[in-house]
Amino acid sequence: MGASISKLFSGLVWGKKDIRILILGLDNAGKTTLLYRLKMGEVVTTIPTIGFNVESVKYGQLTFDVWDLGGQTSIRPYWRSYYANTAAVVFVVDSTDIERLEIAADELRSMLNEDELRDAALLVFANKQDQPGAQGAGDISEALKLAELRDRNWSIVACSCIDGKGINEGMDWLSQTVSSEA
Ligand SMILES: Nc1nc2c(ncn2[C@@H]2O[C@H](COP(=O)(O)OP(=O)(O)OP(=O)(O)O)[C@@H](O)[C@H]2O)c(=O)[nH]1
Ligand SMILES: [Mg+2]
Repeated sequence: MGASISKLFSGLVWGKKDIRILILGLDNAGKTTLLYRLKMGEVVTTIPTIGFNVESVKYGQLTFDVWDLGGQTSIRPYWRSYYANTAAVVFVVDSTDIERLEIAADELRSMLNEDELRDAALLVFANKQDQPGAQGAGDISEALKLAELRDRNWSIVACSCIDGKGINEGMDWLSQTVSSEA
């Protein structure tokens, strides 16, 4: 009773809490390009992220707190500091970087093993589809072994953060998934 009253009270005072989304993936995958396409609807020039960028992004009826973390090898160990209270992870893959798909798969697997992300939904963006030689969603899904995931709400969408194709399809899935879990 006490707990539910205080929850109601904080809901009235603070309004509904924004939904926390993490954008993860190897360096050069297109995470920062995705963040600013979502925020501003345009392609910005990026530099490799050392640390993070965070933006409040409105999508349909929802407001997301979107965290874009640097993906370089030396900074991946810091990802876990951001896992608490995350509703969904958007894992961005450079679909032309076939040599590093196995590394991406390993990083994805160890991230999903973390207890704090137990209930987080997973959207994989198979990015850079505008590039010749990009692998499709089926091949990326196989490389990441997504079919083996258990107890996870996941989806994979082929996209390009440059021409924008596929981004809304992925974000629509994400919005529906996190609202039905809230
Ligand atoms: N052709 C193409 N290039 C893209 C696409 N998305 C991102 N890029 C380019 O890929 C490069 C890296 O993009 P970033 O968004 O900085 O990559 P990141 O994942 O944030 O990299 P880190 O911050 O180092 O982890 C930039 O030159 C982008 O313009 C895409 O869909 N197609
Ligand atoms: Mg970046």
